[in-house]
Order: sequence, then structure tokens, then C-alpha cells
Amino acid sequence: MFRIIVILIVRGINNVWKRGKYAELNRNCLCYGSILLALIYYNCVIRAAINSARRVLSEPVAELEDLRFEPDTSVVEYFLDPDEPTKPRLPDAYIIGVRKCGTLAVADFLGVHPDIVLVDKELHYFDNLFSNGIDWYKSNMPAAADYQVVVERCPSYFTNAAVPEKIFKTNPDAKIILGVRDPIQRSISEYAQMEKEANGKFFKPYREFAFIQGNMGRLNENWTALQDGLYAKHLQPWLRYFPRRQLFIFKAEDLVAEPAKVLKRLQVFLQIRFYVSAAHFKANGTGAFPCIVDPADTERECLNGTLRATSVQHPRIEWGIIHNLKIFFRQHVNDFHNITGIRFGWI
Ligand SMILES: Nc1ncnc2c1ncn2[C@@H]1O[C@H](COP(=O)(O)OS(=O)(=O)O)[C@@H](OP(=O)(O)O)[C@H]1O
Repeated sequence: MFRIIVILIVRGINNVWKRGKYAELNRNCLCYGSILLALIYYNCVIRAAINSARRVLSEPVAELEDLRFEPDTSVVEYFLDPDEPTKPRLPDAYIIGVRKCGTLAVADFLGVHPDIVLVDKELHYFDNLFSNGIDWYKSNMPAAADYQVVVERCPSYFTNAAVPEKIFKTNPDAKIILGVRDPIQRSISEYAQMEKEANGKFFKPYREFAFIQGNMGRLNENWTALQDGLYAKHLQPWLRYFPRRQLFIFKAEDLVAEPAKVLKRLQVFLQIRFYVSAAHFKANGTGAFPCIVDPADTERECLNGTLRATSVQHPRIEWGIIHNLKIFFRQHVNDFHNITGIRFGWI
């Protein structure tokens, strides 16, 4: 482009120089000037169009609105076909974490979908029990039909850098589902969980875990409740094995506020029919979190009765501590935004 412009200008000057005529100079200026302007205009318009197309194509999967599917309410009866052959299958998708970021809720919501089969417990095969061997892992798999998607949930996978390679070698096409949340709230949730597990015994206050020597001087960055919130760092090993399009990231905050929207996108990502819709959600007894209603099992409890096991009362944390945590996490959240392209709006 630049070369064409330079050639045109040089040719114009050359013509004038050779012939020495002012009339020729005017004609040349007019002619090449207009060509130059047209090229600059064309260049701007085309570049703007290419850039905007690039932006749309690079939108993260989690932020894509999909309007192709409408809920298919006949799907329950259709898939309750006792003759559909099923056999144990390795997972097609993994909910890898982050701990305390809605992993149980999202698995529960997916679980009502007739195209989804959940592995029924946290197996910890890829982080703790790998030496048990693949046959042990296979023996823990649920039976599923060919059209169904088998999903395993193990929220400790995300922060273990050795896991992505092992999952990749088992299934390079695996779909990875990751829930994230304001890392400060996540750390408080983890602390609240630890405190609850102490079962009434004395438990150190949050600040004594979060700061070295308990005063607000230096943060104890190695405390897992803070470490697990360094999402950008923990995501790197996953991106070494799995392309971005195989990764679905959702915000736990969205799962609470707009569960149907998150589920809509998740169904598109998993390439299953649009079945779970807003009609499936109701507020639970306390009103804090939404619950899913399963038309095939009307007796079903919220989060299969485990809601109380994961949702615990948070302690009140002083403003000064929150301020220090904001300073600590700000850069990490920015890095995470740059890697994923998602705006989180936390800090
Ligand atoms: N619908 C619904 N019901 C219950 N909880 C919900 C829901 N949606 C999101 N969340 C958020 O999930 C947080 C618990 O996350 P996990 O299930 O990943 O916890 S765990 O790691 O398995 O212990 C839990 O954390 P807390 O707020 O600390 O209780 C919730 O914020």
C-alpha cells in the first residue's frame, strides 16, 4: 500500500520534471491526489471492517449470545427411551473449578438435562489417584448413550498444574468448564468453609491467615485461599494443552443472578439441545440462590439437598483488609481479563 502511494507520487513529480509544464503539474496533482485520497479512504474503511470482524470472531465463547435454539419441552419424554443402548464412557467435559465458584450448582443445573450424564462423585483421579490407573477410572464411569455428554466435576483440578496434560492425553477434545468469582469473595468463602469444618472449635480470624504475623503489613500470598484466586496463573498450563474454544468460563456471580443465561450459553458450548431454560429455575427457601426444578423428578431437593454443605455464612471482613486484598489482586484480575477477553468487573 505504502509502496503504491510512493510510486504514484514519484511518477507525478517525474512527469512534471520531464515536461516542465505547469498545466501538466495541475493535471497530475489533481489526478494522483484524488487517487491518493481514494486509497487512504479505502484503506481506512477496509481496515475498520477487518478489525471489527476480528473483534467479533475473537469474542470468548462465554460471552456469545446464541439465538438459534428455542427450548424444546418435548425432549424429556423423547429421551426417556428404555431401549437406547448405554455403556460406561470416559468424560467428554470436565468442571475443573475453581473451588467455591459455583461448581456444584452448575453441575446440578446441567444434571437435569436429558443429554447430560454426571459422574456422581469427585473422583480426584487426575490430581490424587492417577496411580490407580485408567481401568480404575473407567470402572467409576456412568453408563451413557452415544448422544449424551458425560461430565465430571472435580473443583481441585484447576489449581493443579499437572492435571491439564493428563486430561489432554486421556481426551484431547475434552471440553473444559471453569467457574470464577471475585477472588476476594472467593477467599472469604473458602475461609468460611474452613471455619465451619472446625466445628465450633477456636479458629484463627481471617486476618491471621491472610497476613504474615497477622498484622496488615505483608500478605501471606502462599495461603491457599489467596493462591487459588490467581486465576491467570493457574489458567496458563491449561491453555498450553487446550485451545480457548474448548474452554467455557462463567462467573459464579452470573450463575446466581442469571442462571438461565449461563445455562443457555453452556448448552451451546456443549453442543446439546437447548433444554434448560428460565422456566427451570426458582428461588430457594432462603431466597439467596436459585434452585433448578426437574420436571422428571418433582421431589428433587435444591442442589440435591447439599446446598447447606457448600453455602455458608461469611464473616464480616474489615475494610482495611479488603483494601489490601484489592491492591494484591488487581493486577492478577487484569491479566486474567487480557488472557480470556472477558470483562469481570470485580475490582
Ligand atoms: N444456585 C446456587 N446455589 C448455591 N450456591 C451457588 C449457586 N450459584 C452460585 N453459587 C455459589 O457457589 C459457591 C460454592 O461453590 P462450589 O459449589 O464450587 O463450592 S465447593 O468448592 O464445591 O465447596 C457458593 O459460595 P458461598 O457464597 O460462599 O456459599 C455460592 O456463592
